[in-house]
Amino acid sequence: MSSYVYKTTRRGVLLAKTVSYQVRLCSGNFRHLEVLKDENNVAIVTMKRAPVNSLNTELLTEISSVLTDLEETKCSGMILTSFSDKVFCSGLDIYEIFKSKPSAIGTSFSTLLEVFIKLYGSTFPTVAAITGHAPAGGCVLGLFCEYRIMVQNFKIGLNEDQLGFNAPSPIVKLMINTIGHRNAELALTSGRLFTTSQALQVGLVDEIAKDRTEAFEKADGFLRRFEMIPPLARNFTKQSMRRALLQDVTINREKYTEGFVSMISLHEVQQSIAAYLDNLKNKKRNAH
Ligand SMILES: CCCCC/C=C\C/C=C\C/C=C/C(=O)SCCNC(=O)CCNC(=O)[C@H](O)C(C)(C)COP(=O)(O)OP(=O)(O)OC[C@H]1O[C@@H](n2cnc3c(N)ncnc32)[C@H](O)[C@@H]1OP(=O)(O)O
Repeated sequence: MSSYVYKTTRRGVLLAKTVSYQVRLCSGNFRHLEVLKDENNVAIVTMKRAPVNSLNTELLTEISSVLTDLEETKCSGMILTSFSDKVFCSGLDIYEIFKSKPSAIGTSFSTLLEVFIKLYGSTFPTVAAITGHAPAGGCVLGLFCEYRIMVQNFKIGLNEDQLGFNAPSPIVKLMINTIGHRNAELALTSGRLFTTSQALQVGLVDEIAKDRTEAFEKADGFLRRFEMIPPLARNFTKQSMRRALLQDVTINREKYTEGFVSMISLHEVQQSIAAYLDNLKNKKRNAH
């Protein structure tokens, strides 16, 4: 695993192997995250739950806790990324929703909603530097951010239907808001995963990068667009655009969680997940 760390400077982002002037966020001791801040108070949050950053409750809780920190310390922007040059995030940890107790499935999903509320509703600008595949919950994490830059030749999308269950309605709305009704319906009903260039074409991502370094340069470029915009005005506009969905999820969090748990606990859905996992294992076996 690479031990690269990232330095952001006023002029751009540099990939470096040194931590000389970086400030590590001290308020949290994280197992699955690295959080660095530069002198401009921009945070780089790197998910590092090997091998594929699957979102278990622990990782989700850490993301949620970092977001609280970033609000409290009035961070001026955030780049969300992955330690891996192959996978940004593989979605919810399938093993937490397969053959698990309803309470465990509920906790995992409810924590994802908490992350949604904090990340989608953050007062600071957010950008995802998607350095690898981003299926299902991985795509969802990217969608919670304001802007997505994706490294070429990977796949992204909401493939939940392939696992035998549907994406919950707030996520359908988010997808519609991002790529339009027609594209969203076609993509969601077939559980489509887009290549990076297809994702750019439909607007699921905003820019393509040739590699991680370029993804960071572009992420930094996005954040610098706001240097001359009064943060208060920017945030009012952001909140007004996002209010309806935020209120819906905040008010109905329990209802959405119960719906997700009931759906995932269905025998047919558990069977589909089992078949999907077999498929994933066979794909790996055949690749060797
Ligand atoms: C607005 C409010 C919104 C509220 C709701 C929001 C969202 C909810 C919406 C839906 C719920 C979300 C559901 C999900 O996310 S379910 C997860 C779906 N994920 C996938 O389908 C991805 C499956 N994985 C892959 O396709 C591939 O693994 C990969 C990510 C492309 C990587 O491929 P690669 O070849 O690099 O690795 P391997 O396939 O060999 O995998 C390595 C290792 O990791 C295990 N693994 C992979 N993915 C997961 C996962 N999601 N959870 C747990 N474990 C995973 C895999 O089994 C291998 O393990 P092994 O032990 O065999 O080494």
